[in-house]
Amino acid sequence: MSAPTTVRGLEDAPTSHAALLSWVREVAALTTPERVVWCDGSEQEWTRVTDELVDAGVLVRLNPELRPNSFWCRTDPTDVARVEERTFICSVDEADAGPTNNWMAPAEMKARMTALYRGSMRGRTMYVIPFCMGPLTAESPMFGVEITDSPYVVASMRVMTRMGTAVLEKMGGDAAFVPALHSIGAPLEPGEADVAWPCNTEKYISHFPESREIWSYGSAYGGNALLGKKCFSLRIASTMGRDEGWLAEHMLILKLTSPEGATKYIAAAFPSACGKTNLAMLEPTIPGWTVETLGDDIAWMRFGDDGRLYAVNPEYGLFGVAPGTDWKTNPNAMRTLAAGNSIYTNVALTDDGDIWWEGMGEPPAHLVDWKGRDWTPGGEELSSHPNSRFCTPITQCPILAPEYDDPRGVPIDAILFGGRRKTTIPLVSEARDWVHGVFQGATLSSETTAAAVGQVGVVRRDPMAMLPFIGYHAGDYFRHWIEMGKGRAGDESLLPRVFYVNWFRRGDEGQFLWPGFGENSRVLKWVVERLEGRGGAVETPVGYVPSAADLDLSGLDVAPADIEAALRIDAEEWKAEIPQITEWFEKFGDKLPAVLWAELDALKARLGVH
Ligand SMILES: Nc1nc2c(ncn2[C@@H]2O[C@H](COP(=O)(O)OP(=O)(O)OP(=O)(O)O)[C@@H](O)[C@H]2O)c(=O)[nH]1
Ligand SMILES: O=C([O-])CC(=O)C(=O)O
Ligand SMILES: [Mn+2]
Repeated sequence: MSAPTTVRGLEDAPTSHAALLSWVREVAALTTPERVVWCDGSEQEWTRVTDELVDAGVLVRLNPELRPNSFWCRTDPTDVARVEERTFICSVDEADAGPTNNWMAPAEMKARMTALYRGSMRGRTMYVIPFCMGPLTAESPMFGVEITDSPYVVASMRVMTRMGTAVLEKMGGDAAFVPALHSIGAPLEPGEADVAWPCNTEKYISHFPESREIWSYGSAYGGNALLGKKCFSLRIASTMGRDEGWLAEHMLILKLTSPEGATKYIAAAFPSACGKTNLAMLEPTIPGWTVETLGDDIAWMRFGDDGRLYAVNPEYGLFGVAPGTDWKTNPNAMRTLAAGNSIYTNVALTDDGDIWWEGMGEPPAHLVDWKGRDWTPGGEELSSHPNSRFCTPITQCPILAPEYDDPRGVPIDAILFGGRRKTTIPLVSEARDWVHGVFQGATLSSETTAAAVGQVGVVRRDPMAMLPFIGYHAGDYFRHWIEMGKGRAGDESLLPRVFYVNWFRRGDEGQFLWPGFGENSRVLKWVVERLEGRGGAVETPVGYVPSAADLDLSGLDVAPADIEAALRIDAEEWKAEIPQITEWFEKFGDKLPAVLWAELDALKARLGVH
């Protein structure tokens, strides 16, 4: 295909990368934008794009004294979360997508989406965003290029990724990259007025794992549109990890230092809106302990030459759940945001040009809500969408660990799996060994949240918190985890130890039994004590669980009965899980590693179930 010469910006591309140039020309010819802009990632570009978005009414500039260089954004009320029903893994062979993904044949998906992309950028600017997931100084930097017709995506990608000229230069003339095509699917006819949040009711979030391509259409929201995040760093990267012997996981990474100065690195996988950002930025309530942040959502983990598993955060920003974020729950997020340079999507606007959301103390007397309407306290409706988000540079985090930019990553001592369960799952348990840890991860369950479109509060299995993000057959993914445990050095003692946590267990009155947030440092302390061979625990059918006496509860104002209830293993509740786990495992047929069936049998035996 040759590009129409009328497309401005196509002839003076700032790269000689032939494959990139021909892809950009091909997309321009298909989508017929008014002009093409190559993003350089500069401050001036941010200012130009955000100014344009303010002029267009997409962004509102917040009060610079309160929120410097920061913006309020409202989306279309139908475009507020990831769309799992419209997310596809288009592997060549249907069996490779497995029972947990939607599948369509690549040729059929490409034919459908090509028809949708034809002319889809008419009247708009097509932006080319060269980006790199993880440090640019990596031995093999993980390049991507997103083409998008959404300036909101451009501004957000500048926060969330390392992007622009430095990336393009590093790519040189022939580096491999993941092409990530995004269109909101809202062409503008000459003279037609734009709406504040153009998108399309028809949406596709498609992944082509063999050719490592991403095609997204119809949504401009979060994980549907910022294609470096879930699409590249989890779905495509998980298939790369399967092929190359590493792991791409939905995990935060934190550094924990004891009063004695001993340092541990912990990675934790919780489903969307289940506490990763909060744990990653935790302010310990126990004296002398410190937490530093490395990442809040994604970890890429590979073995080092010493046989240990090293984790890198591929992202450069935080795309965090707004509601519930407050000086009391997550002061470090509040400090990060106070530094400015942030975009707030679907929260409420105060009369003095600040933002507000549920959980941020007392509401002001008047707000403009996320739908643009006047809002006063006491009504039925929330001021902010439950999946409203802040998008802010990770470099502004006051407790950012200096190692976050180290391409080698940090050696992981412990992996936590966690979910949001009202019952059954204790505050914390330790796996008996790696395979048991993989079993805990593979059977992880959680109540659904507003982070994805659909019903909220339904318990579903969410293996390793990756259910919507595994880019291939989940049975093969479990096998890959088991294989990884064999380690490079063949020494299990080098592997991270595995723990399973639940901050969300409820009491009879529906109250959270455990206070959570900064108090979770007490659980982390116990984890460290276990790693060091000191912490006490009771061996239960589901793993090693601390008794209340094994946890440091000094100064904690919680009824002892609630602590007991948070730690309790109720055999009847666990017996009720067995048929659900069995049904879950049966989905994977002979792809389910036999050792996981053996783990289930062992659990049944320990529970006395036959
Ligand atoms: N009760 C309780 N709520 C918590 C805790 N940690 C986080 N939350 C709440 O859970 C919600 C989601 O927390 P986040 O830390 O943003 O979750 P996340 O896993 O980073 O979510 P994604 O960004 O969607 O992946 C917020 O409303 C938090 O206030 C906790 O320890 N206890
Ligand atoms: O991807 C998104 O839209 C936001 C996010 O982090 C998640 O849902 O886990
Ligand atoms: Mn998060």
